[in-house]
Amino acid sequence: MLSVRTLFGIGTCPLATAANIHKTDCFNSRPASTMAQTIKYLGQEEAQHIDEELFSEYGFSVDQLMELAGLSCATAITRAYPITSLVKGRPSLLVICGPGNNGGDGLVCARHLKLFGYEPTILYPKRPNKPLFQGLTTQCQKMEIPFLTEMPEAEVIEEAYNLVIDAIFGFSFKGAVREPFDSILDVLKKTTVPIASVDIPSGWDVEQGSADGLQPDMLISLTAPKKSALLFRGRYHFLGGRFVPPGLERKYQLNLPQYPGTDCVLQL
Ligand SMILES: NC(=O)C1=CN([C@@H]2O[C@H](COP(=O)(O)OP(=O)(O)OC[C@H]3O[C@@H](n4cnc5c(N)ncnc54)[C@H](OP(=O)(O)O)[C@@H]3O)[C@@H](O)[C@H]2O)[C@@H](O)CC1
Ligand SMILES: [K+]
Repeated sequence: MLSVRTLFGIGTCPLATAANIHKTDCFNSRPASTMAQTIKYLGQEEAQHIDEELFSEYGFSVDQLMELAGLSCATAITRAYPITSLVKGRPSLLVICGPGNNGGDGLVCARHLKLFGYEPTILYPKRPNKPLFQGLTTQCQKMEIPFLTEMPEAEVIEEAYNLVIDAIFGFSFKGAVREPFDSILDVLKKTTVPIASVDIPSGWDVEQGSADGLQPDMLISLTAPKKSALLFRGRYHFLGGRFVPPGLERKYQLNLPQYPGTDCVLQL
């Protein structure tokens, strides 16, 4: 039998209205509001505690979770922006990576997107001097993903890319944005190319958001959405990072929705 999902692509679901947490979820044929009300939206400290516990109590390594997080992001992007839907002649994407683990997720995401048939280009202006990030950078170079040396102008981005992936800051972002990311975010605010933000729209306060900040078209929340995700007004909100052990989910009362089958992402 044809499902609603087969009949209607993500962007054309007749049941979907304004993109907010009250919209109807086309995939699970139940109101997303039922689901979204039960999911916990995390504060900044809580997100950091969960992160620490995953490593200290639950025995995960950073690169393990980063790989799953980045794969979730790449998978969610293929759902929202399939190659056949892209308007430019080539499936070009710009992935902007920041100095922390959010940037690492971006590098992993770029590598998987290349394997999925997209043509990512990376901007990685502030690279930590750590083996993890050096390894991820080498992997992307060996995947023949080009790296830019500077941020293009807004008009160049509009001409060259179908989508910008914002992997600049995640849940450890605080305070006023420092250079070079301040100028980069200014350019992103000017461009009309859709933006997909990894975990948090960069520059947003993790809990309060930002009224005059980026307005991404897509948000991929990792592990669980952060409080600022309640202010997200783009078209696609996905959950990824399907790695939370039951004890941790119970302790923080995350009330995560069931991922369908073997999927690593879920549209909220
Ligand atoms: N458990 C999970 O869910 C998993 C989470 N994962 C991912 O990790 C992300 C969190 O990563 P994170 O903790 O490394 O921090 P993140 O937000 O990337 O940035 C920190 C960097 O930004 C900088 N910086 C901060 N404020 C700034 C400012 N105002 N202006 C300029 N710079 C500023 C700060 O610089 P510093 O303060 O050190 O100078 C530091 O270098 C999370 O969101 C998710 O994407 C997955 O990988 C795995 C599983
Ligand atoms: K981000």
